Amino acid sequence: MIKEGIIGASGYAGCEVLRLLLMHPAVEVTGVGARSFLGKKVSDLYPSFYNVTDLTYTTDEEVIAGADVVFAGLPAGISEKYAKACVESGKKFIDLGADFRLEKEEDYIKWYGKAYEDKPLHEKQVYGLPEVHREEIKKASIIGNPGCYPTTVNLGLYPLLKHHLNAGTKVIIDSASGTTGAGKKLTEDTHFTKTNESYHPYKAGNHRHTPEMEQELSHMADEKIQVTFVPHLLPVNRGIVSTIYIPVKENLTLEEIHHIYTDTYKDEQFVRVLPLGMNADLKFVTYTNYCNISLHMDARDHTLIIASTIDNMVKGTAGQAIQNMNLMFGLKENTGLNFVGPSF
Ligand SMILES: NC(=O)C1=CN([C@@H]2O[C@H](COP(=O)(O)OP(=O)(O)OC[C@H]3O[C@@H](n4cnc5c(N)ncnc54)[C@H](OP(=O)(O)O)[C@@H]3O)[C@@H](O)[C@H]2O)C=CC1
Ligand SMILES: CC(=O)N[C@@H](CCC(=O)OP(=O)(O)O)C(=O)O
Repeated sequence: MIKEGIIGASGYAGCEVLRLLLMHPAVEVTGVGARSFLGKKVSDLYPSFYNVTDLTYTTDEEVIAGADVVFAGLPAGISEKYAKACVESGKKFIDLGADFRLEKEEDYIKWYGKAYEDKPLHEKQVYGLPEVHREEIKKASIIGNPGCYPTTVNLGLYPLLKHHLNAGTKVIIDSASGTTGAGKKLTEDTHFTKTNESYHPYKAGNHRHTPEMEQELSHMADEKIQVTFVPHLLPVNRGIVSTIYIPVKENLTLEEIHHIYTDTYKDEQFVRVLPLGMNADLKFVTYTNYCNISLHMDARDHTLIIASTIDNMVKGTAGQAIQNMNLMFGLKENTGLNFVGPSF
């Protein structure tokens, strides 16, 4: 059994990793770390774990000492020292946050307000989107698990950009996320009375996931792709819908593009390109590791419209992290993730 440790395990992302790992047949969770709940059982904080596990929160250092692989559900800016401790003792490190996603330090400084403290450590980082970086992930010691919004956008555009079907380098993206995306801390914006029966954009054109999308999309396209990204807060617990608008070459029909998408993802269990005429809908991906994609066209000016949906806590965080862990340890990629969600 692979020994799994989770730090930041009192937060939503860490808690979701625990929920999924407890159903994984090839691993044992050996430790859960927290800052504010030392000595408390996970089930004291999250009663869904009553009579399921007796795991008790300990320090992050104790968790790392007992594990072969560590998942970190920490706020941005503090993961480096934990990654270093893991790498120096031959352990694998999967960061659910943003500290190992950006290749250019200048982007990290601009969007996260801080320089890298340990630059050589970042030479080891691999961007953990398995459908695009599978072979590098298998050999990696540090994974920067993708952000939830970029997961929808990068999977939604990959077939198009890889085959150079775009007729421009500008992409417009509207996304909507459930409130678990903001973590468990209470904020004015995620207060029930503010979100319930409402819907609003935030950080329009100025969200920190923008450089992560541009980095990966530009690699796929072999040219600089520029993104205008507007996230919105949706009054549901889980799920992201991203609607992506991009002009495509005039000689292409929607049917041809659909064929290229289904062909690109034909061997990918977790990306489902829906039949033409269907709309990607949150309902059919929540509580699963699937990304559903539907394709539409405004034929008047050849604008392709891509709708890409995931559960932000599963394919957008914990499920994707476990998919990466499976690859890193030579397990079948879908181990522990082979489930569908509720249908209604
Ligand atoms: N929620 C989501 O959909 C997604 C989240 N992520 C990323 O995962 C990470 C965790 O997010 P999420 O679980 O939502 O956040 P939460 O706010 O729910 O949890 C944060 C966790 O980090 C711990 N923590 C906070 N500050 C420190 C500190 N200074 N030192 C050590 N531990 C600390 C907290 O411990 P304690 O509570 O004990 O104080 C808690 O366990 C973030 O980087 C987030 O951006 C990534 C993709 C999606
Ligand atoms: C609804 C909501 O607030 N979502 C979060 C999602 C970001 C997130 O989790 O991002 P990282 O993993 O990159 O830190 C946000 O917009 O900040």
